[in-house]
Amino acid sequence: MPHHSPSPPPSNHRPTRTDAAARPTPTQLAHSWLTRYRDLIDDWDAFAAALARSLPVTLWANPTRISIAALTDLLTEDALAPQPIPGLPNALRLPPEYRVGQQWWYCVGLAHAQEVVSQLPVTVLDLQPGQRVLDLCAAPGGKTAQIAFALGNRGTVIANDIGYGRLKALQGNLDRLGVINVTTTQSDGRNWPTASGQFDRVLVDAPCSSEGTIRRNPSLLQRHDPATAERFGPRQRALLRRAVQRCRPGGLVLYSTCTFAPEENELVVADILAEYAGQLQLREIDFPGFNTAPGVTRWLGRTLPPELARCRRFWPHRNDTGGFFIALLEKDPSLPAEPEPELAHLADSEHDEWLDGLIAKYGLPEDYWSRYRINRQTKRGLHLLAADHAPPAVPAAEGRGLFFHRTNVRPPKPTTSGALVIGPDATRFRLELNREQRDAYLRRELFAPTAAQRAANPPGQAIVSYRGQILGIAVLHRSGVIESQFPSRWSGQAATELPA
Ligand SMILES: C[S@@+](CC[C@H](N)C(=O)[O-])C[C@H]1O[C@@H](n2cnc3c(N)ncnc32)[C@H](O)[C@@H]1O
Repeated sequence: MPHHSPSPPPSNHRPTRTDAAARPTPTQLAHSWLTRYRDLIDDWDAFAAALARSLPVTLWANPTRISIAALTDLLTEDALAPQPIPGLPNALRLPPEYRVGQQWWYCVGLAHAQEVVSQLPVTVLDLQPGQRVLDLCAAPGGKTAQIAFALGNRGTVIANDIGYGRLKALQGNLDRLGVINVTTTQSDGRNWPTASGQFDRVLVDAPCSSEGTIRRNPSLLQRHDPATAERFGPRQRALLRRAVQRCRPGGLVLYSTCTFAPEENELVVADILAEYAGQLQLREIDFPGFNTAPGVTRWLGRTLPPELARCRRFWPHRNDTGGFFIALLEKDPSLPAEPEPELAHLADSEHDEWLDGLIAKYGLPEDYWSRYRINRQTKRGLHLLAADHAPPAVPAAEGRGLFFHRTNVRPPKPTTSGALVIGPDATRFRLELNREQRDAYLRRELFAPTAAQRAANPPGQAIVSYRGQILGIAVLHRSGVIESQFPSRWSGQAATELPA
């Protein structure tokens, strides 16, 4: 039985961790370590004013679930005024302090919150279905999800991170969004194995001193020591070097950070370019709709090659964002390619009766499972993978695809992320909820069906929806109550609390 949660119904406006009183004043900024960047910043006053403002909330629509127009309508009905973002046609801007993680449409994966500048790297990766992509520092997975959807939720993406807890957060995001073409690995990207083969695209969204996130974390102003920037350099070089090695000839490596420090940006890129002289080229990149600055070519007495200006810097005041840095490297297409790697042997499910059972119960099309690969990774149940997902044998996977059907319970039941994927194709045992029922469902409370719902739905497990959007699984009991099976960790969760 679900517990009765004491939490209030989902509300729209709540204070965030970043309380306005903690925001830096222009005087504090003028006496802070940030002045080391004074010569790089075209308009210091505008820069200081931007850092003193809270950051707008931005999100993108899940292309497998909702159009941007429908998401805009939905938010507008919630009395918000979502604003389009020039240059990001699938994204919207919302007022600062808005807690998206607690909204019903967020909890069921219709959208993902991600800072504007964090959304940009993936837009210049020129992603096409069929490419093999490695995201070397992936958690909590905003960019992994963007990549996965840019590939049509098919094919092979490897999302790696060194942190186990952060990888769990990434998996939570991928589950909520319905991503099925990702294998996750937990490994030190500096030693990423050669035997994994070469990738068409490698993303290094590097661990960094995070100076550009100061609008979200104003305490950085006091806590941060600019010497940290020096300390990150060796790790960043090692990650970027590994990424270049694992990129196929003619492929692209994208290096990004959310920091201002040239020590973590242009200086890292310049050293790797020098190491691979003649084999790597910095690409010109363009972000239509955004006011960017060129990469720095002189810093603390060091002069860098002029092509470093092809890197792009995002200063907070220019586009009302956080700070960010992006460099795109192309590997010489005339270099010899490595042989194809050995692929992982995936133990496909031998338990087709469960799949037939789901077709029969929910009225799915007869050939429904042919579009997927069904894989048993644990005794608990079955995972859903893109039919053409083909990860390498090494490194060992932490997880693959989406845990969608729990078979170690009686009766077996789809997980919430499973219901969100198969629900739109279900023709039976579908229960459409009203607004009050929706809120009770997400709070995991017991609630009553309407007379019409009771008349139309036999008792048992059902896939529930609101306004046609799948919410998850519930049980309609003979006694006349509906029991929510919405997971507590999804209820009002804000997986986006981790830096994206
Ligand atoms: C800026 S965050 C990545 C954000 C992520 N790309 C996203 O869009 O959600 C950097 C990540 O690098 C990971 N990391 C740090 N050192 C690493 C290493 N040696 N190998 C792999 N990942 C590492 C951190 O755990 C952290 O999750």
